[in-house]
Amino acid sequence: MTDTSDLLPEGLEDRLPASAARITTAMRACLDVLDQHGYDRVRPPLLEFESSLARRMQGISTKQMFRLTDPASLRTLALRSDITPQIGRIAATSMAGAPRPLRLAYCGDTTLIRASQLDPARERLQLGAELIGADTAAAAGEIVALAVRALHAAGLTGISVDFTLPDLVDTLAAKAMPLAPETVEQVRRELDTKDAGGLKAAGGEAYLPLLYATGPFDKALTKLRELDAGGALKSRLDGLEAIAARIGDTARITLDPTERHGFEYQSWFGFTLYAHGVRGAAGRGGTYRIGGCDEAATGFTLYVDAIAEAAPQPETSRTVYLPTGFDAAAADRLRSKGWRTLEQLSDDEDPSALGCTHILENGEAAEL
Ligand SMILES: N[C@@H](Cc1c[nH]c[nH+]1)C(=O)O
Repeated sequence: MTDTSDLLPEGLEDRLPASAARITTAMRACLDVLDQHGYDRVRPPLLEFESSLARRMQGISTKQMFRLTDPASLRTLALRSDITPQIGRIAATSMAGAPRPLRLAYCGDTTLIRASQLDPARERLQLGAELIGADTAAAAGEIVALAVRALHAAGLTGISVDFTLPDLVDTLAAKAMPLAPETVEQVRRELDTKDAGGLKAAGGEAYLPLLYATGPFDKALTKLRELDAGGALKSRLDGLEAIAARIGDTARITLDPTERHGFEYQSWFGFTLYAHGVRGAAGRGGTYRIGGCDEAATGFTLYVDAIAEAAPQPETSRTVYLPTGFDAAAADRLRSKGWRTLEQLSDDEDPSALGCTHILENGEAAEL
C-alpha cells in the first residue's frame, strides 16, 4: 500500500532506471554536440531573486513560477521556468567582459506552476545553447543548424523546423499595414486562431493573406514576398532564406509567420523544432535582446524529456557478477572495455535476478 504522503504532486514524477537512462543518453549526446561546437557549459542556480529573472527578458512573467521567501535575505526567490534569462544575466554581469560572440551551453531542470493540457509535466529538463553578441542571419543559421545536429545526435529522425517571425505584426503595423494601437492585440489574437472572419471584423483585413503564407518554406516565403509590397519585411525574409540555406536538407523546413505561441521574448526570428515520435515540440529558439543591457543574442532550448521519450532505447551494456574475492585487475579490465560490474555482497544473491548476464571466472567473463 502506498501511503498517501508518498504520492507526488500533479505533474511531477520519478524517473525510474529505463526512463532515466534514456534521458541521460539523450542529454549526453546533445551536450557533446554543443561542446564540440565551442559552447562552454555554465550552471546557473535552480532559484534566484524573482526580480532578476523577470527583468532579463521582455514578456517573462514570474506568475508562472514557484515563488518563496528566502529566510536569509527576506526577499522573494523564484524557481526558474526557463534557463535562457539566467544565461542573459550571466552574459550581462559576470561575463560582460568576455569576448563576443560568447557561446554558452546549459542543461538543468525548470519548473512551472501550471502546465498545459498538451504537456502536463511541471518539471522540465531544458538543454540549450545561447550565442550572445549577435542576432544576425549568420548567428541564427549557426544556432538552428546546431539544434538540428543535437537532435540527430540524440537519435531522432524526421526532424523539421518551423520558422516564425515573432515581431511580424508590430513591424507591419508600424507603417506598411497600419493598425490603431488598440486593435493590434486583437489582430494578433485572430491570427493566432487563424480566424479569417474574426480578423476582418477586428479591422485586420490587410493581414488576411498572412493566414495563407504558411506551409513548406519555399512556397510560403514566395507568398510572403508577394504581399510585402512596401519591403517592410525584406531584411527578415532575406534572413530566413539565408538560415534555410544553412540548414539545407538536414531538416524539413516550414514557415508559419504568425505563430507566436512560446515566443514571448524573441524578436525578428523564432523557430520550433519537431521530430518523429516527439509529442509536441522538441525545442524552440530564436533571436532576442537581453534586458538591462540590450545586447543582441540568439539561442535554442531543447526539451529533453520529450526528446528522450522518442529517442531509441540505449543499449544496456552487459553486466558481469564479481564473486567475493574477485580479481580486481580483471574487473578493471572488463569495465574499461565497456562492461558493467556488480559485486557480490552476500551468499544468497541471485546474479541473474540482479541483472547479470555473466560471472567473472578465471579473470574472464563467463556466461551465466
Ligand atoms: N528558452 C526558450 C527558447 C530560446 C532559447 N534562446 C532563445 N529562445 C524556450 O524554452 O522556449
